[in-house]
Amino acid sequence: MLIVFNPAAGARRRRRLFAALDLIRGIGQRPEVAETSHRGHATELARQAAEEGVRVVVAAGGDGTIAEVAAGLAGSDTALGVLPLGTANVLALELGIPRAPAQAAAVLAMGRTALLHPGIAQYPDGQELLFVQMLGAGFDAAVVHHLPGGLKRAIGKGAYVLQTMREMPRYRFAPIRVSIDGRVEDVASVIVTKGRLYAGRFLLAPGADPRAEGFHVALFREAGMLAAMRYGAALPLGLLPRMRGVEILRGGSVQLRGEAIPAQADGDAAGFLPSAIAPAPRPMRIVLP
Ligand SMILES: Nc1ncnc2c1ncn2[C@@H]1O[C@H](COP(=O)(O)OP(=O)(O)OP(=O)(O)O)[C@@H](O)[C@H]1O
Repeated sequence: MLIVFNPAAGARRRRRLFAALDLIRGIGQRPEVAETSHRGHATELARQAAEEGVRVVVAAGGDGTIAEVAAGLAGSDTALGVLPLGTANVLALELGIPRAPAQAAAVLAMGRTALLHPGIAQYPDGQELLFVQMLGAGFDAAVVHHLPGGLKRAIGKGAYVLQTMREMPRYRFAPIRVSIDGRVEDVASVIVTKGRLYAGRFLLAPGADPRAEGFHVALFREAGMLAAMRYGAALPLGLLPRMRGVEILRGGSVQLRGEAIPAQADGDAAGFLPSAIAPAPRPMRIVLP
């Protein structure tokens, strides 16, 4: 087992990593630990471990680190493990992976796996980006693009709330053209999701499951600050999927087009549209409770 640790959020994360390591070592396993030193590093480390035939590579970090490790493991037989040390940890919440380090470590030690079906976003320059949870374009991606890293480290999840407030009056809400298996929709924002949760434990797409094939596509038809405020208020109440102007469709391949529209994947900035989203060529294994 290799544990890929993102130290970016500081000492608290490291303590939680050590707590997990204590348990894993306590039952006689000797995992290696590799620390990431830059963005994308987790993918390189995971790819190398998969080539060497390592059985499980654990992403010790948040959803961004999980996506990077998953990208490195794609196409291999190495399973993805998760030690949730991030800010929101949406995938861990989604799949019932415990946040407490000792409990998460116990899950890893058990080694029970399930199939995970990631998505891949393709850009016109040939770049491909794998995501395990979601790809959003429009307002929520603008929030992610402009989120100051320091603010997130200082106040955690509150940074997203603050940045959302800042973004509301200035985001342009330029139209996005979404094609879902050929059906065309023009919307203000869109989230192509594998999972049912968003921004923590808030309901976005009832019935979605990263262990299932296909995507749920949440369309936000209404533009402007008032609509963004309504959607933002509905999210923590679990009412977002039922709001006026919100529609959730299912599909297997999704194309997103628009002028200078930002995108985010698994909570990290993911360039600008256009982007074509399809299932990863092969599902992968993930260690689950
Ligand atoms: N050493 C590093 N220095 C700076 N950034 C890093 C480093 N290692 C990894 N990163 C980047 O930090 C990003 C965010 O990390 P991660 O997802 O683990 O935490 P998070 O954003 O706090 O959690 P969540 O996504 O659950 O909110 C990753 O996508 C990764 O690219």
